Amino acid sequence: MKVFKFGGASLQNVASIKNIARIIQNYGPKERLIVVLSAMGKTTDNLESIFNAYKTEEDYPDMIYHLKKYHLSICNNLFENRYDRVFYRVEKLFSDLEAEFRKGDKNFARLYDQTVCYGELLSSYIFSAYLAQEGVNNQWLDARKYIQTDDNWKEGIVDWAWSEKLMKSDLPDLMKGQILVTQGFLGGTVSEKTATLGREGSDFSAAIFAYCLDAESVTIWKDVPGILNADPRRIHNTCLFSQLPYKEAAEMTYYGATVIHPKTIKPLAIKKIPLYVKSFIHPEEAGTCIGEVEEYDTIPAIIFKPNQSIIRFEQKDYSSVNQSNLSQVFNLLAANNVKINLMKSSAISFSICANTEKEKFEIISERLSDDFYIDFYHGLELITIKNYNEDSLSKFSRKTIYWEQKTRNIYQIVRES
Ligand SMILES: Nc1ncnc2c1ncn2[C@@H]1O[C@H](COP(=O)(O)OP(=O)(O)O)[C@@H](O)[C@H]1O
Ligand SMILES: N[C@@H](CC(=O)OP(=O)(O)O)C(=O)O
Repeated sequence: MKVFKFGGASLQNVASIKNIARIIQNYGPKERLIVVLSAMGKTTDNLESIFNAYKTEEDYPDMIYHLKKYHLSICNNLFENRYDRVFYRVEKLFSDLEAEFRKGDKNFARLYDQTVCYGELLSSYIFSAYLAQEGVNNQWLDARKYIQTDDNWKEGIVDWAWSEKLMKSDLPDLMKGQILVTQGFLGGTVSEKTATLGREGSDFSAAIFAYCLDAESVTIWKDVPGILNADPRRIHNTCLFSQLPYKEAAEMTYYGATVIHPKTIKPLAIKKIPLYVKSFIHPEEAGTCIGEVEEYDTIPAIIFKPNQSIIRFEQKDYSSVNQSNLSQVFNLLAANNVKINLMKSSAISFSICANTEKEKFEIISERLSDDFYIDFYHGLELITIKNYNEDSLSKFSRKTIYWEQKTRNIYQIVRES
């Protein structure tokens, strides 16, 4: 079986939805295919704003009304039959969303997952109904019944063994003679609550389905020709990698290449499942194949990671950096789930570069203030150049550089953004 994944950009309007239906008809098999969908356009951002408005007691019902209007206007243009069941389903999903807010769960992280999930529920219902109208045999599938997670709300941890068992027992039969249309980004807990997998987590969902069902391949359809040596929004004249080994792709996503969610590569690499990254604008082009590849272009790859901070810890009593004071710092960083991207130590100080999370930094700073002087530098970006050369290094020297480090293949700077 195969897995296709389409993200928000490929579902943002009527033309793009019709385009991906054509891609499925022209490039997908008629059965044994799982189509994993994200929410339409910026729906998840909008749902997050609605959630925040609810928390701060602003006019969130009006925001829900606008999101409903957007979805209904897409349906009006997609469906010939004004009485199609899909209109009822969309209305029902929005009333369920409103009901979740009215229930008013005081656990905000859990409520976030029960509400922000509606983007994918809506997009998958609408798309499944549209495919049916176009004569494509398909079945809507609730991903929450198959991707089982714990209740680590907003970033559910997948129970791989259980998910695999559930999928293998039901889905091979269900995929016979039809394709399955399901949601990215969503999992379910034993208590039948929704758990989301972390923002931009739909690529990861595609990898979970592929891993559990021993897929032949996964294809992620994007608005770019494949994996480029830099984000084309940041750098002109980028080059396409026609193929990349899993390790290179995993490193690029780790350093911040947002084209693929960082958790996507590992499950596929374990099962040696190839990952194709292709353009939904030019589906006929080959794109990038990530897999067990020996040869690939070692051109410099430039990766930007915004929203970075440097935190410098200096021991107040001049004692040198050692395993015991480092473990004190690391334990606190781990307890607060701070994501470290770089670290270095000198005689009496230790520094990290991490994603900016000011509230967490305040807690850490307060807890360590007896033993350490702590300095913060915010408003920075991390730039990583893999396989750098002199020409690529010269591009980034104009702004103030706070941190610079070089290994044989990797050059990294942290600078003002
Ligand atoms: N190395 C890279 N190669 C290609 N695209 C990249 C790269 N790094 C960042 N991007 C960005 O990733 C975007 C596609 O990812 P994303 O918008 O998250 O897709 P989707 O919403 O479909 O999952 C591209 O439009 C591009 O700007
Ligand atoms: N809709 C979710 C999950 C996702 O992966 O979306 P996309 O594939 O559009 O990045 C989000 O925006 O976080």
